[in-house]
Amino acid sequence: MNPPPLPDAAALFLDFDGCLVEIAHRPDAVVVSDALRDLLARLTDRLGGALALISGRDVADLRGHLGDFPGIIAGSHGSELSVAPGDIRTLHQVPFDAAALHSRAHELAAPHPAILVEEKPHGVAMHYREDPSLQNFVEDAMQDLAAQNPHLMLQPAKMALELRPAGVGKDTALAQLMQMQPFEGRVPVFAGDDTTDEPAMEEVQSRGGFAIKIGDGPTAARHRLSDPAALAAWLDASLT
Ligand SMILES: O=P(O)(O)OC[C@H]1O[C@H](O[C@H]2O[C@H](CO)[C@@H](O)[C@H](O)[C@H]2O)[C@H](O)[C@@H](O)[C@@H]1O
Repeated sequence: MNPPPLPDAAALFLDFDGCLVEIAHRPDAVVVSDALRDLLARLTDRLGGALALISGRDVADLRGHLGDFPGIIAGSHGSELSVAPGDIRTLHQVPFDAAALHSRAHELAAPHPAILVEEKPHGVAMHYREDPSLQNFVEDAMQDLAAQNPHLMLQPAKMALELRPAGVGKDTALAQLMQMQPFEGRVPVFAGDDTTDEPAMEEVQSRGGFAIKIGDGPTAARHRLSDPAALAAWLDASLT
């Protein structure tokens, strides 16, 4: 079902990969158009600042792709929050040795150069998009890594598997934002495309708002749009 118009009093939460931008062959190859930057700026203005990106990417990575985006970002699947460029605070309580985690991930992936190990400050991802036949290998390797890191949880992603802190998520980041100005008291609306987005979809619907699934696949969301272009068109229409 297509979503209703964006309420004037919305608190808008948007996922990034596969939602605002098309999936690319590798994480650093995504394209952020000037039109998207402009759309985010106009939405931020219309909503009195009540727009946040909630991404599986870490904040520094995402800000690097977004140029001068001044708004709020919850990154690393709810593990970190940035209310302005240059400010990043950690939201999880998990003891973390990122260097050791990354090093072990590289060791495990070494037999297959087609696997891309993405080092993240609050986790690690193994991508097998370049060779989908490596899915089982990556799943086994990440299970091994998970067994060695009991405070972390496995997070499925598109052609990738991640390890990230347990106890936080996009839902907890969203709930925290809803206690802050200018989000508090507004109608929460969330759009996302992947399994990491599902808890946030349930969170907004339990708060009287609505969620939009981008693309195919099972979802708790009651609304769906086909792809990032359809989402951009719906958002743009809400500004007219
Ligand atoms: O929550 P998101 O903002 O959607 O981020 C989820 C993960 O997205 C990225 O990986 C995915 O997108 C890549 C670029 O399109 C693609 O190459 C990859 O196959 C996808 O899994 C990102 O690399 C991860 O860190 C994010 O957690």
